[in-house]
Amino acid sequence: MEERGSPDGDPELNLDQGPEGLETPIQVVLRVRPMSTAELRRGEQSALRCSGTRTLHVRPPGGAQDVVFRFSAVLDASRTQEDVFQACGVRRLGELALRGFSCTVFTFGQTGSGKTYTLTGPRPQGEGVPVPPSLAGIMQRTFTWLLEQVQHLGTPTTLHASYLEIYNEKVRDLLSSGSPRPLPVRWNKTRGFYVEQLRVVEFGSLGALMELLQMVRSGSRSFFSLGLSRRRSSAHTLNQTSSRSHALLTLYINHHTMSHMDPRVPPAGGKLCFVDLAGSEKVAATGSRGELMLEANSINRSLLALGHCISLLLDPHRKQSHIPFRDSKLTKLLADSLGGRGVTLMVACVSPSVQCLPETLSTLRYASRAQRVTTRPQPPKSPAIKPTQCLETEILQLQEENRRLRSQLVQIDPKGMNSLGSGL
Ligand SMILES: Nc1ncnc2c1ncn2[C@@H]1O[C@H](COP(=O)(O)OP(=O)(O)OP(=O)(O)O)[C@@H](O)[C@H]1O
Repeated sequence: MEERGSPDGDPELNLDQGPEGLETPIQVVLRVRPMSTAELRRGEQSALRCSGTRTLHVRPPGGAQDVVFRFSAVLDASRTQEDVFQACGVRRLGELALRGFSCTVFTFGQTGSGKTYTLTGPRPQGEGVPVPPSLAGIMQRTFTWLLEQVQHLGTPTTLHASYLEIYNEKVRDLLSSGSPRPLPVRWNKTRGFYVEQLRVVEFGSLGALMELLQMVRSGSRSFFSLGLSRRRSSAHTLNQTSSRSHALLTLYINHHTMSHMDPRVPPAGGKLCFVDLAGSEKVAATGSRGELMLEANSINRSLLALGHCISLLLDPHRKQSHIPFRDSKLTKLLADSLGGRGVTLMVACVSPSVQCLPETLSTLRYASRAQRVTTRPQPPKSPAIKPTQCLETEILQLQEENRRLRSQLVQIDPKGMNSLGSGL
């Protein structure tokens, strides 16, 4: 039986064509992780076989005919993190973000299928234990690549970042100075859906971002390692460190051209958003109870809402306004990536084990549908930004400056800080 996959053609062409204004399908890359130690110990067999660079054969138990899926790229368990980075064409997304497009990379799959590993690499084995650079995920590799590009651009460029999670249908700022509190998701005509009061960290220089990357890699408590460690995770039967939230890390790229004279108005620029979705899970299989079960239900509900939007987006007569993006925070924040003006890459992750076959088939069908969804990528038309957004950005920049100055003050005179009060 042949399942519908991506149309035949040269995958390089698909990943590298320019997208302006054209109907551009969501690119889907499939990654099969190696068998885990537990799966091997239980003697589980593989149900998957990759053939060529784009085809996956699924062998149902009982000798039934293979089910075949095709994607932009299919990566078997032997492929390294660098192979995955190359095959995903993320550099292309980075180039588009540098040109002002809004780009999204999201990982999708069952719990324990390797989404976080693919995006951010394995978790450090302990406090201060560095993760080898060869295991760095797509996110760190993109940062490094982006920094190199920015260095060679003729135009002064600034980079900002925000990092949030959606936990039990609440948006929490993972970079906030105090303990994260729920933030509202708003909508307006200019920005579409956005999170109000989300902290945006500015990287004043290339060196600062580089330093930050080094800190992330070495496991020091930089903003991002703080963000990573704050993200909700728990142990269940299928994953010892299961993410219990959807996490969205967004890089904002701004070029300062001569024509952009008003320093109060941030120049319009591109975005590159990395989304690590929490895994779908069968509560019976993960043995989740109590809080874990509530989390699982919330994760499954939002993934269902995402799947529903994807199905409706496949209708050629659809109207954007009729897609129920408002059904969940996740679909609100992914609305532009799925049906709007963004350029989107989905990395679907699966376990090879025959025991996971029902979930794997569901991921593969979900991913097959997703690659038939198209967007119409458009770079921002004008740098015009509403005054409220200017003020919001300025407040965030001042908060960031205040925080930096305070931490410098603490280093110079730890006691003197008491006289300053709690401030921001
Ligand atoms: N390609 C891979 N090579 C080696 N180990 C891997 C690979 N992919 C995943 N793993 C390991 O499998 C386990 C589960 O991976 P990970 O936590 O990334 O799954 P996940 O899909 O993010 O799960 P959840 O949705 O529960 O958060 C981890 O121990 C991870 O290190």
